[in-house]
Amino acid sequence: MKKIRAAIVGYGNIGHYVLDALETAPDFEIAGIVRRDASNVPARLAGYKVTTSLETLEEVQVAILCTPSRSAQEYAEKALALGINTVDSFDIHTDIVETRRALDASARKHAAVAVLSAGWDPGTDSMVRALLEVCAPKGLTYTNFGPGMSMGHTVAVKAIDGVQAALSMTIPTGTGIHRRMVYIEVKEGYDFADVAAKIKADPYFVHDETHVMQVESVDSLLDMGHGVNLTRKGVSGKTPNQRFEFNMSINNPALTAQIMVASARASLLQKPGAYTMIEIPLIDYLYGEREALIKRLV
Ligand SMILES: NC(=O)C1=CN([C@@H]2O[C@H](COP(=O)(O)OP(=O)(O)OC[C@H]3O[C@@H](n4cnc5c(N)ncnc54)[C@H](OP(=O)(O)O)[C@@H]3O)[C@@H](O)[C@H]2O)C=CC1
Ligand SMILES: N[C@@H](CCCC(=O)C(=O)O)C(=O)O
Repeated sequence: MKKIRAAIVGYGNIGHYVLDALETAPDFEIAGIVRRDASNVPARLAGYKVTTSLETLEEVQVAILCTPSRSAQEYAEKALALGINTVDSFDIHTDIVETRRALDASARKHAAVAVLSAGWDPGTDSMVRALLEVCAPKGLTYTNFGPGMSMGHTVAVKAIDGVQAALSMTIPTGTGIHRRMVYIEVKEGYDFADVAAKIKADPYFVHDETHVMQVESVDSLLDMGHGVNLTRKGVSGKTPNQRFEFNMSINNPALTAQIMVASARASLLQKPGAYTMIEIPLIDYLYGEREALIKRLV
């Protein structure tokens, strides 16, 4: 079997777990890891090519973008221009349609495939929300996260001037509403109140109740567990009060990484263009022979 050659772009939390997931997948091999600085290679990456540019890696078919959501499009455009498929977990929900449109144009131009927003939310939760609308087209879905660590919110805080280290916890308050509890270490010479005001004004936080706390050590608080309770109550045909519930309690980066690897596999089976997870046949994410999967799962 010819294996799929994948590159990991960005070696942070998600990048670490993508490495685990690729090493475990029977149908992948790792072409290399792309980092902003390739001079200091950690022991875990010994044996892999670590570089600062995708161009220097051989025969990459898909780049798994483990960079901050805010730079996902930029990294995707660069890879697509090389004819390399991309997978990202872009989680700025309000910008997904626009980003998909832009990546679709780039992907078609370079005969490549971009799978965007391929994490657990957006991502597999989006697939569950879609599935529940298949079951009950009329009704209400509530997505309640956590309590747990939001990687996207934490990354957004880390990028704010004056923040040394950060943790953003998502606290569900019911009916899809969340409180943000943000713990930060402040860099020397910065005023906590100024930094806290910048965090609260960031689009990731501006619509939610947000509390920012200064702490001695973010590391002593870190736990990458998260989860979701997703409910729908709706109507099938003319019959009301159909109730559905989906729950999970997970390690956030490990799950996100596994979903990205499955999406990388699926990207190889799509026509050029950009896709969110709900647009791709479910069977394309799975490793295995088609009829064997149908026999086991249908
Ligand atoms: N859709 C979903 O369900 C989920 C989405 N996510 C998304 O994944 C993203 C990454 O999360 P996480 O792995 O925790 O983030 P990290 O900060 O741990 O890692 C990001 C890595 O990207 C690289 N990088 C490239 N450009 C930049 C830049 N401008 N600033 C900082 N780092 C950069 C760095 O790697 P290097 O030093 O090697 O260059 C860095 O370590 C989040 O922004 C989040 O939105 C996360 C979880 C779930
Ligand atoms: N995109 C999230 C995963 C979904 C949970 C979430 O959106 C949140 O905690 O706000 C993340 O980056 O961790």
